[in-house]
Amino acid sequence: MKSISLDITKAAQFLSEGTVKAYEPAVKAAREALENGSCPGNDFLGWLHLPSEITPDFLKEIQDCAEVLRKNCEVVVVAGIGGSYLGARAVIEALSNSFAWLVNDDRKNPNILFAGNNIGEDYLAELSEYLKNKKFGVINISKSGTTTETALTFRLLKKQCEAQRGKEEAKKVIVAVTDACKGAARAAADKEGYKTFVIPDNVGGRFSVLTPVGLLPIACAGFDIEALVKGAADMEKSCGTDVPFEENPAAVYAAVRNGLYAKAGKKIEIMVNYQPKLHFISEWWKQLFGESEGKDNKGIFPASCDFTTDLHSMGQWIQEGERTIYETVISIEKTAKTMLFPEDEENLDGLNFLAGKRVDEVNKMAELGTRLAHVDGGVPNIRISVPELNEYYLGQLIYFFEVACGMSGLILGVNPFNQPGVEAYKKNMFALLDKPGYEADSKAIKERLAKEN
Ligand SMILES: O=P(O)(O)OC[C@H]1O[C@H](O)[C@H](O)[C@@H](O)[C@@H]1O
Repeated sequence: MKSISLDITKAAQFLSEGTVKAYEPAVKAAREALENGSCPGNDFLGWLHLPSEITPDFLKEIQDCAEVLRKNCEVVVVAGIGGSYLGARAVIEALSNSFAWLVNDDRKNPNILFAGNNIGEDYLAELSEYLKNKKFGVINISKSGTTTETALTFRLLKKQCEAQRGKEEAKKVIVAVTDACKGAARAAADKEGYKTFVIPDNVGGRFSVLTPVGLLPIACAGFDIEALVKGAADMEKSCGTDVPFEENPAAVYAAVRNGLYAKAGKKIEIMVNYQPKLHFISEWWKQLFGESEGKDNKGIFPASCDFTTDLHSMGQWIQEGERTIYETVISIEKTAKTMLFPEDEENLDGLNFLAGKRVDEVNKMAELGTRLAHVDGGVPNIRISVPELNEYYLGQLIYFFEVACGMSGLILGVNPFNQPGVEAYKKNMFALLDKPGYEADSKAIKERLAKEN
């Protein structure tokens, strides 16, 4: 089996010689701290050996549950936000036909929709309208079980599902993925008798895609979760404590990004793809690195672009704007389909020089040309090469980023496994909405607003 591979040559050239290698002791210490559980946030290390610890019986339980939903639903709505949605969406979109959702014929797989990740009234009203004549089910995903966006959406979906199917039938197609004992999602699931899966205490949301949080929706969409986990388990081996620095892709990635940040003033990492299906891989990656590293007034800002699309909007900034950025490109070596450019007698568009060539050849030349241009323009370039887009390599990619993120955050000197800053907006929102228990905050925020206006 092949493996994803990392090329940092076009990034290391922006650092003085030996800089990446000089991170070896720090990377080694970080990797060992993860292994021994001696790092900050050590109560959230359940993801580290998760791939190799997942049993076939557990995967079967997930697949069986997915089968019930697949048989009984035309649409499955996944309610979740942040780590409780991005991983599933990233994998499902990367593996799906881009236009499957438009196809009305006898579909093999239910349509997977995502909600509970915003508070858009129009979005929810339009979703409700769409679901009106559909046989739909719901996977309610929330580690805390109390996240407002998700809880609010779930209440709406539950009521609609019960109204359309009857309470007893609805129970068969509503599944909860949440904490073992606490939270509103757990309380509702226990009371109604929904099928549930537990999110382990020691796996934080953004590291949870290889738990039922990601695996159940991915299995519902018809994808091979066994292969996904196998890919992750193989990458777990490739990034183990016993692997030499240069051969451990996650160690090298963690080292080079810290080098670019600390020694070359590169404060922004742009995750780039050349396949629109990878858009949500970048979204998932942004949460993983953003919540893990952005604290104590430190951290690389994780951004993303979809190329070549965004070369026509962001390309100018990347080529000639402030030189505080570097790019990490996910490059898919082999496409799933083949499409050749046809010859045209009139050649009005002047494109006959491409006749007989694969579309992907043009894409690859765009990629190479962009890489050269951006490097010439002062943008370091890291390249992650993925043999092809399938479950196995996505599993590798996911684990590679997770373990690299853990190491990278520790090298930066932060606790990569908490997210205290996320509470600030929630506290204000609850105070403004007069949530019981927030009386003093409500009074204070209203007085402040009155003064400011
Ligand atoms: O799974 P939940 O508890 O609903 O949390 C969903 C998300 O929202 C929170 O505010 C956190 O910042 C995220 O790390 C988390 O993934």
